[in-house]
Amino acid sequence: MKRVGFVGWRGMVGSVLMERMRAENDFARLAEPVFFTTSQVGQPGPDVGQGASPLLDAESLDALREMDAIVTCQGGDYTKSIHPRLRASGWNGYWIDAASSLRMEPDATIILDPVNRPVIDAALDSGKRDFIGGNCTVSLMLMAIGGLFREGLVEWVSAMTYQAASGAGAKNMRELLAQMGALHGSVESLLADPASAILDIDRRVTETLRDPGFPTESFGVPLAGSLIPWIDTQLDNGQSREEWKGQAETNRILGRTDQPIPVDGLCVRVGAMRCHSQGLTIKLNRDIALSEIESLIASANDWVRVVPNDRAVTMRDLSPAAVTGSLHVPVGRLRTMNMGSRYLSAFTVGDQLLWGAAEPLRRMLMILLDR
Ligand SMILES: NC(=O)C1=CN([C@@H]2O[C@H](COP(=O)(O)OP(=O)(O)OC[C@H]3O[C@@H](n4cnc5c(N)ncnc54)[C@H](OP(=O)(O)O)[C@@H]3O)[C@@H](O)[C@H]2O)C=CC1
Ligand SMILES: N[C@@H](CC(=O)OP(=O)(O)O)C(=O)O
Repeated sequence: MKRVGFVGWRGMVGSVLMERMRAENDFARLAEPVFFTTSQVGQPGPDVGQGASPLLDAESLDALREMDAIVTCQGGDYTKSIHPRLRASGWNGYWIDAASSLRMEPDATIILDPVNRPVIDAALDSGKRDFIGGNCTVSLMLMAIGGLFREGLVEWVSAMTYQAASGAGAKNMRELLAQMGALHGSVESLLADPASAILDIDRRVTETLRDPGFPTESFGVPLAGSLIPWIDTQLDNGQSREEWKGQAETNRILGRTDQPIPVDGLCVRVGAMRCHSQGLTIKLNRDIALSEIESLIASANDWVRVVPNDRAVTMRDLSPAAVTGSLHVPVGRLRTMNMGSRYLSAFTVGDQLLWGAAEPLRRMLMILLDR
């Protein structure tokens, strides 16, 4: 593999990808990294150790066709517009993509190599060329409890999610902070007065949340001081598309074509910045000691961390504030539930821009370079 093209590298997911590739010195392994843009053609690209070259046109099929592999974080519309035409023109390179558009296509493989390396290797051996990052919530759930799936212990999973603003995009992260600022601003003088009444503060916050001037252009409704129990589009069966991805992508990642493991739940947006959290109810298909469950989970990959079910440790280690910016995926609150000995509860937190978006892409590129 000589030329690797990068599209969408300056967006939010793309910037995290660049950061990770720089941190791991990945660019030193690339003979010729080539940077594309949809809006800044000819401007200097990033210097990743070989000087800055002018950015190429990401809409130019001729320029893209020169690449042995293309890594894109540009988004689903770009993928839908470019990928079919590029393939139709006979391009046979590797397409590595963060967007969801191609995930369910017959020729595509969803990549999460600490969980499904055998599926990825089989796809490569059979000549597959499209490798797509999974949905952030699904990838983080599998990084957390992949050991239980690997052991064939899971009958079904219900995931109740607490998803960060970053999943909706950079503008939404800004809007969350603007909302927080507006709420604080509305009661600043009352907060400064220790004698002020908490119900006066609460009343003013509620008025601000409901004020037509409250910044809600991106989310459509308040998120700060509130939550949004719907993520992505509405499906006819009552699920949100984010909820639908739970079962569809989990089974696809695991390479299960028949007898899918049921995965369902409610996906909720909360006021976290870039960590998705999930409360899981896991129905096990046999009785197994909690200590064995913990060791299966902990030994499944290098990033998962079992957090003891202890109040102080949980509060310290199992939150978006503790996990943000880290590749570690802690999972805790592990205990047998009142419903019966085969019902396991778990809570997990993960940075959705790392394992949820950028990390599987760079690792796929390294897998290709290693072959
Ligand atoms: N957000 C997430 O959590 C996840 C996103 N994804 C996928 O990744 C795609 C990209 O998401 P995301 O990174 O959030 O999108 P962004 O909106 O941050 O970036 C997308 C593109 O917008 C262009 N752009 C225009 N103005 C700016 C600016 N001021 N700063 C940076 N870029 C700018 C860039 O393209 P150009 O240089 O060509 O102008 C950039 O590549 C999504 O559509 C989705 O398919 C996948 C998993 C998770
Ligand atoms: N939908 C996710 C983010 C995302 O981009 O997901 P997907 O890659 O499946 O479209 C969220 O809002 O948190």
